[in-house]
This record gives sequence, structure tokens and C-alpha cells, in this order.
Amino acid sequence: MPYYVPVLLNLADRRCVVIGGGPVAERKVTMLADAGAETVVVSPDVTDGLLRLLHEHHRVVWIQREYQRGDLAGAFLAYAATNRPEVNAAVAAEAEAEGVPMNDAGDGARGSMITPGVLRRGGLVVAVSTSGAGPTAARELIREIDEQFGENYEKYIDFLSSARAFIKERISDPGRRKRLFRRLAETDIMSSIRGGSFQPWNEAAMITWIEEQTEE
Ligand SMILES: C[C@@]1(CC(=O)O)c2cc3[nH]c(cc4nc(cc5[nH]c(cc(n2)[C@H]1CCC(=O)O)[C@@](C)(CC(=O)O)[C@@H]5CCC(=O)O)C(CC(=O)O)=C4CCC(=O)O)c(CCC(=O)O)c3CC(=O)O
Ligand SMILES: NC(=O)C1=CN([C@@H]2O[C@H](COP(=O)(O)OP(=O)(O)OC[C@H]3O[C@@H](n4cnc5c(N)ncnc54)[C@H](O)[C@@H]3O)[C@@H](O)[C@H]2O)C=CC1
Repeated sequence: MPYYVPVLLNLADRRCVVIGGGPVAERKVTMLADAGAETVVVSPDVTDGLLRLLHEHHRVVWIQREYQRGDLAGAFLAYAATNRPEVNAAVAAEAEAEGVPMNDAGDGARGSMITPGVLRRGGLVVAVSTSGAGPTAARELIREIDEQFGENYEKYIDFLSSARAFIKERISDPGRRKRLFRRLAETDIMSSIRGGSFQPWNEAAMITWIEEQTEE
């Protein structure tokens, strides 16, 4: 089993190429379109869902034919999601030769990257991977995490983001800032959010909290 390194990619305006037009390709293209990538789909046919996406997103284009060597030219990322292992293998070979990071949906370990199950709440991204061992288990775990925390995460992230911005704006001393960020992470906001008693902090509450941390 490969030792995968998680990264989060900013794909805005990046050219991404997806080979294949079935339900698996549709899942990958949806993700890429949401990310604002320039997405090229190469496949003789596409699902109805992909057709809709093509109409909705002018930045998703469909080349209606089978894969040909050279289709990955200029690609930042590539996905092979055909039902033909030999085609996916040819895409993997081109990606390898051209240095393009590549996902093989039919044989995870052949590509240089895999797609985790993902839960998104605003800026929070929870990704779960089994390193390819059991994709359905990854999805189930995401569902459990979602049930457990659900909307609470979003509130927590909103809180962290505004508190962090406030500290950055008001506190210039790097040591003091660092201490406050650490205290912020240690402050148990989640349980008050879960308990329903959480009120977003206003400026006065922020200042009081900062003073309390400084006194100790
Ligand atoms: C390696 C990886 C490569 C990649 O695609 O990146 C891969 C590979 C394979 N998946 C297979 C099967 C299925 N995968 C799913 C679902 C998902 N698969 C996803 C990821 C990954 N799948 C990557 C590893 C993730 C990890 O573990 O970290 C998810 C999380 C994300 C996504 O795809 O976007 C997404 C959930 C999305 C959601 O939330 O809905 C379902 C269920 C369904 O489709 O409903 C089935 C059918 C049931 C079953 O077989 O279990 C097969 C066998 C194919 C065959 O038998 O021919 C292979 C091939 C192999 O084993 O290598
Ligand atoms: N990673 C994942 O999450 C999963 C992966 N799989 C794997 O992914 C493969 C694809 O799954 P589905 O989308 O359900 O299959 P599918 O059979 O519905 O779609 C395959 C698509 O590939 C296209 N295609 C075939 N030959 C091509 C070529 N030479 N060039 C370009 N496109 C070509 C077909 O026209 C079709 O649009 C499966 O065969 C399986 O091995 C299956 C389930 C989940």
C-alpha cells in the first residue's frame, strides 16, 4: 500500500483532464468544476449528469472521442476513469512521461494520487482516506463525522476565522500572537456550540478574552 501524503490543491483556472464519461468521471468532474478548474472531458459518451454540467459550466468542455496520446498536454492534473484498464494504463503512462499528477480510478495504486472522501463546511475540509483499501469505508466515516458534528463545525470555523483575524489586526508582537493562537485552539468552544449556548463573540468579548489571556 503506498504511503500517501495529503495535500489540498488550489485548482482555480488550472487545466484538468478527465478521460472517461461514466458516473465515476462525473464525480471527479463535479469536484473539479466546483473548484473552478478548466476541465476537459475526453470520452465518446457522457452521463446525463455530465451533460448538465457541460451546459452549466462554460469551463467544462467535452471532446467527444476516445482518448489519444497527447490529451494530457498542458494538464495540471489528470484523471483516468474509463471502464477499460488498458486505456487507463495508457493515460497513466502518458502522465508518467509528461510529469502530470494522475489518478487512476480503476487501479488506485497505479496513479500518483487518489481522491479521499470529503466533508466540507465553509473553509473546513475533512478528508478521509483508506489509502485505497476501502473507498466505501472512507465515505461511511465521512458520513459518521458529518452526523456527529454537522453544522457545528461551520460555526466553529467561522468563530476561529474571525477571532484569528481580530488577533492579527490588534496584536503585532509575534510571541504574544503565537500564545493567543495557541490559547484560542485550546479554548473549548465546540462544547458550547454543541450545547447550544454559544454566542458569536463581539469586539468587547474578544478584547476581554485577550486581556484574560494576558493576565495569566
Ligand atoms: C483508490 C481510489 C482512486 C480514486 O478514485 O481516487 C478508488 C478506487 C476504487 N474505488 C472502487 C469502488 C468504489 N468506490 C466508490 C466510491 C468512492 N471512491 C472514492 C475514492 C477512491 N476510490 C480512491 C481511494 C479512496 C480512499 O480509500 O482513500 C471516493 C471516496 C471519492 C471519489 O471517488 O470521489 C468515493 C466516495 C464518494 C462519495 O462520497 O460518494 C464506490 C461507491 C460508489 O461509487 O457509490 C465504489 C463501489 C463499491 C466498492 O467497490 O467498494 C474501486 C473498485 C472498482 C472495481 O471494482 O472495478 C476502485 C479501484 C481500486 O480498488 O483501486
Ligand atoms: N474510483 C472510484 O470511485 C470507482 C472506480 N470504479 C472504476 O472506474 C471505472 C469507471 O466507472 P464508471 O464510470 O462507473 O464506468 P462506466 O462504464 O459507466 O463508464 C466508462 C466511461 O469510459 C468511457 N470510455 C471507454 N473507453 C474510453 C476511451 N478509450 N477513451 C475515453 N473514454 C472511454 C465510456 O465511454 C464511459 O463513458 C470502473 O470500470 C471501475 O474500474 C468504479 C466505481 C468507483
